[in-house]
Amino acid sequence: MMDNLKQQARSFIEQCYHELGKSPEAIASRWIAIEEEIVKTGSYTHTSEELTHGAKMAWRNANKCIGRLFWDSLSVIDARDHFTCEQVHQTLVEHIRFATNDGKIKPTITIFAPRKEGEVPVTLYNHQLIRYAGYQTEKGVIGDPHSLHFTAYCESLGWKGVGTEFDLLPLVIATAQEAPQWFELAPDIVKEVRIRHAKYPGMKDLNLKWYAVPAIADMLLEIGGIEYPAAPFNGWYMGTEIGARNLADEARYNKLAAVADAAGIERGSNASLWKDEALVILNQAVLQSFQEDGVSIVDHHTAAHQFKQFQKNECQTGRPVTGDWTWLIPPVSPATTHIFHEDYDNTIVSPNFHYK
Ligand code: HEM
Ligand SMILES: N/C(=N/c1cccc(CO[C@@H]2CCNC2)c1)c1cccs1
Repeated sequence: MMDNLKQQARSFIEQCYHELGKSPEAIASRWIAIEEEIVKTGSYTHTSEELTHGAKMAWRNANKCIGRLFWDSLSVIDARDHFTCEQVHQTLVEHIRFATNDGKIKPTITIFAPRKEGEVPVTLYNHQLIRYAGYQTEKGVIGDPHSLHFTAYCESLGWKGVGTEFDLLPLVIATAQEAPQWFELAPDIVKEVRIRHAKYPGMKDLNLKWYAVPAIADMLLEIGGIEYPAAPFNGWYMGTEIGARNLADEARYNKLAAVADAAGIERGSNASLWKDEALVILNQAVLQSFQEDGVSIVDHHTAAHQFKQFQKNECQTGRPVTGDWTWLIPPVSPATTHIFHEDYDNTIVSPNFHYK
């Protein structure tokens, strides 16, 4: 066990310090200090520099991520000394404000204290920092069906939603000393975009909207053998995530028929490809609406071009690119991107993000 941590720590420090242009002497003396700390305490503590670069490396190694070109520009917030629910709540609100940046979204990660001797200092129960509730009613589901379970859990803690299709879920936080507590997100810190289409005025009457900042809160960040179970991270959306999945899937908001009707598209036969027409219209609407409101978003063609540039950069730097083809291809027109026509090595390298 100890030796495994030593090996993970050693290979991390070697690669991290090499990338940061540090001297062999610096690497050697840092390694001696780490080895001593592991022998004495069974673990070791990252410097701010190691934490920052390690988090960037984890993004660079995220096989399912098409957005990795910008890995080195990640903003890293070190919150390893925040241990109460109230402190964590304030830090998460600050993360959302900083990352939203009035629409010019900054990819950001906040890193809370690592697991130590099996104890978890901070636990976040949300899948994403910002997400809509889902309610089971006799007339079917209202809101996001993906949130049914978590919404019920929030209600069991005493939270009460209004009952609209787009109720913001509360933050649910627990610490080693405190049981789970819920915190309502003030509506003014959550930027949202109303979905409309320049060519189809009927679209706005569907009253569709989506939040600006996707922020994953339920993954574990591993760096050099140290596990950070609470490390919420955000980027900006690729339009298809909202237009081809969140609002389109039958098991999500299931809006394609409504979009087709609003756009005056006959829903006669499958062969009319009415679903495909509605899908393109909805994805155009998402991109137009975000862009008009000055909120960062990327279309899947541009995202694929950026990923191609990422592959070139990594090749230039002599680092192998790993990737998960099944996730890297976009859900709309995948074969129009280079990704579809390439193979990717899905090896998991460290540092990285993991499901818990
Ligand atoms: C900056 C803009 C970014 C874009 C456009 C982007 C795009 C995406 C997309 C489209 C996915 C697939 C999601 C899905 O199909 O549900 C994804 C997955 C992922 N991204 Fe990125 N990403 C960005 C930034 C980031 C950042 C900042 C991080 C972490 C620091 C990150 C880490 C990941 C990880 C770990 C996954 C896989 C999630 C899972 O396994 O469920 N991405 N990204
Ligand atoms: N644009 C994004 N999209 C996602 C990135 C990672 C995960 C997800 C959501 O994944 C869910 C679990 C599997 N599909 C939906 C979405 C980002 C979120 C945080 C940083 S960038």
